[in-house]
Amino acid sequence: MSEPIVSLRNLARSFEQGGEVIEVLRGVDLDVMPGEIVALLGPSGSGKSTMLQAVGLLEGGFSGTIRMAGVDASNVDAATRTQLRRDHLGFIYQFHHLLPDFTALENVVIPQLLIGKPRPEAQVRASELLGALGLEHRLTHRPSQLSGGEQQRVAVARALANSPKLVLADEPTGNLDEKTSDKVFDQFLELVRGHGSAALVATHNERLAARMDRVVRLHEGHLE
Ligand SMILES: Nc1ncnc2c1ncn2[C@@H]1O[C@H](COP(=O)(O)OP(=O)(O)OP(=O)(O)O)[C@@H](O)[C@H]1O
Repeated sequence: MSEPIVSLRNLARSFEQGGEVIEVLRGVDLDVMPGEIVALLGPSGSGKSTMLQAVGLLEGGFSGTIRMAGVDASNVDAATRTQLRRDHLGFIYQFHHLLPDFTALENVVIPQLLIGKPRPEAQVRASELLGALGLEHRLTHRPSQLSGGEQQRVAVARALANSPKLVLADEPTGNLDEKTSDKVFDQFLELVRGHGSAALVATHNERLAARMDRVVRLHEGHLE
């Protein structure tokens, strides 16, 4: 049996606000296996985004352990965290976070240049990904010239550009209407499965969750 792409043990996080301590995560255990697509369900405020931030190695302040592709990522320096993120992770947020002054194509090219891929190769890859998402006619558009669904598709292409082992998605279609959300989500699942990437997808949406390989639920700081 292969090892998990990410493994969480006793992950905990609390925040202090106005003298009060809120324990958001109280000892979360989770293994995500290579290629597995896991839905992270939970009501608003249950800690889904907090958990994704931990797995994304974006924030400190957590206790417990996070192993990524066999490496203990819990207490590493910022440079190692950045390296682990670049080597293994792709991110998709509810709002696309695309670079506003760059075209759709460039938004997918840039993350590849950051890991040292030659530009011509990066451009071919970006065109292929955007083409697979039905955006071949939108390559030179800037984000403000795209619809919400198109913007999220560019964000999907960007997240997959470096063929991450794990895609972290926080309500990836949460700002779209139901029909567009279903369509973009289908394309997202197809591409992630086609790449053999694993994914951890935070959502409120039971219908979308049912389309994934496994559903875990955050409840009172624990996973059910
Ligand atoms: N930086 C912070 N400082 C204080 N409290 C925080 C901070 N970040 C998150 N919280 C609190 O932690 C709890 C969990 O927030 P989180 O955003 O992880 O929930 P969520 O499940 O992703 O919610 P939603 O579905 O609404 O996005 C909330 O009560 C929130 O107010």
